[in-house]
Amino acid sequence: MNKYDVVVIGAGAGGLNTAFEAIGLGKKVALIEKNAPGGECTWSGCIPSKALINIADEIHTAQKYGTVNIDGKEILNKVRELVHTAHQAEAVEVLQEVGIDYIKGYAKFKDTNTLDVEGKEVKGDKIFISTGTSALVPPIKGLDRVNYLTNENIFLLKDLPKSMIVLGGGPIGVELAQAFNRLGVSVKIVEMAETLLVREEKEMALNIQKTLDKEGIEVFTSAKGVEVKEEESGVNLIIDKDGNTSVIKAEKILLALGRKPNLEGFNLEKVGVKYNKKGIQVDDYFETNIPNIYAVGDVVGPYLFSHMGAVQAKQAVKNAFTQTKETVDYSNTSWCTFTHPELARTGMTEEEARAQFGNNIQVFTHKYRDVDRAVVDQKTQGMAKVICDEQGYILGASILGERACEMLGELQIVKSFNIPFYKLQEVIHPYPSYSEILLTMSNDAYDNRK
Ligand SMILES: Cc1cc2nc3c(=O)[nH]c(=O)nc-3n(C[C@H](O)[C@H](O)[C@H](O)COP(=O)(O)OP(=O)(O)OC[C@H]3O[C@@H](n4cnc5c(N)ncnc54)[C@H](O)[C@@H]3O)c2cc1C
Ligand SMILES: NC(=O)c1ccc[n+]([C@@H]2O[C@H](COP(=O)([O-])OP(=O)(O)OC[C@H]3O[C@@H](n4cnc5c(N)ncnc54)[C@H](O)[C@@H]3O)[C@@H](O)[C@H]2O)c1
Repeated sequence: MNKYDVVVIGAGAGGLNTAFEAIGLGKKVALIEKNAPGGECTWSGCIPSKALINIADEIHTAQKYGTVNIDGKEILNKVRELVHTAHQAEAVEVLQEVGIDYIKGYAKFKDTNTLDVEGKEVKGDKIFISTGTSALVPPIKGLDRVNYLTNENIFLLKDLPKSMIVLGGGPIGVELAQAFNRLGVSVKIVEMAETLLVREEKEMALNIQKTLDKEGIEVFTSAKGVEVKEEESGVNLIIDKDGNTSVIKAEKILLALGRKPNLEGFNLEKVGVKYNKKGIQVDDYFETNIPNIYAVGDVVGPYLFSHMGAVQAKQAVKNAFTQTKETVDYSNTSWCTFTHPELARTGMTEEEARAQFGNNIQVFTHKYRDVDRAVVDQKTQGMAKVICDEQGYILGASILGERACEMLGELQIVKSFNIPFYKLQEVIHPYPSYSEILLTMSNDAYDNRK
């Protein structure tokens, strides 16, 4: 029998970071994973999607200057090659080198300190669950008889389809719809909410929607996919828009309808770990209702991002083994949707800030078209918005445009360390750079300070 200080279930972003943190504290660690290490991010999420998006962007730019021959097979092979390259950083040998015992297999609880991994017993003083999520497949009529795509099989395609319906206009749907369309796939996107990317600043989500429309994607909003049928020629989706139904067709359909936590099959009930349909319930320090069983990452939520899994893992391990009792400040959560233009976000939207603070907020905006760097780069689409409280501290910010994701980092420092936004204008920024956008808004905040 193998006995460890820490046993981790799942080697995705949450589990890997948990294992590395615990090794850093000198603990004896086992990491159990049914597949290769890396989880969704490496194999069917961030990495393949960003690889595809970047290739699609390069092709889109090149097409401004001439005709480009698109070889779907080669592009998809390249994406898989890049996935394997990224995977090297978390390969089994790398884990073993730092002292993590990697155990390949499916883990099931036997009791609160013991797991069964396909017949082998593994014991841990503390157990960390990080089993992630799977694509949500709702009970849409006919779906069970259709060969649909999800993030789990789309990157395994041998060639690009001619056409594709993307059902769901959240980040997965929108990022992949744009990338596939830029690679020559004729894409239709169906979203039941009023806009795509419904959680984002409305004007920015609409700006992206307009871009997709201009690039040739048929966007159906306030339209619910209600029935699917597969024929020899492809898939028919029946959509319901304001009570009127119509049919749209394509060779393939991609489901991007949200996620479902992986809670079943490993005896959570047997050991009494509490969960609900959103995921495993933990306290502020990531401990479940069962002492010494912790959970982190997507299976906990509330934000399903690789970087959030990493942040939670760090806190959970520190809380479990040191006197520290720290929790994650979710008001500083940031993310980026990798459309073109990119949409980066931290904290509240203007609407959320107004709902909480009424008119006692300050809103600063600046357009990319008024920035020299954007003008010379011909990247003038987009804007940034920073929302501050009355004292000038950032409540939230969104940036839509070139390099938005990298620029958000600067605002994240100011926000996370509680520095008033107007202080940023004291920092020397190089010219010509996109960060002039932040500098200009900070100057406005300085003029507006109380
Ligand atoms: C298309 C797409 C694009 C995305 N893009 C981004 C992005 O750009 N940026 C970002 O931050 N996030 C992105 N995400 C989200 C990101 O992938 C997830 O937040 C992240 O991978 C979650 O990590 P995790 O460790 O919680 O779960 P997972 O990565 O899902 O890992 C869970 C692991 O547990 C294993 N497992 C489950 N049950 C058991 C068991 N009983 N025994 C053994 N092993 C088990 C699974 O095999 C899996 O490897 C994207 C997601 C998708 C689908
Ligand atoms: N760049 C990134 O960081 C990134 C990229 C992709 C995914 N992710 C993570 O993955 C998570 C899941 O993304 P997602 O896009 O699958 O989920 P989501 O929940 O954000 O979006 C799903 C969308 O599908 C719509 N929908 C549901 N049923 C429908 C129906 N029958 N017809 C039409 N529309 C319907 C919903 O209204 C919703 O807008 C995200 O919350 C995010 O955390 C992150």
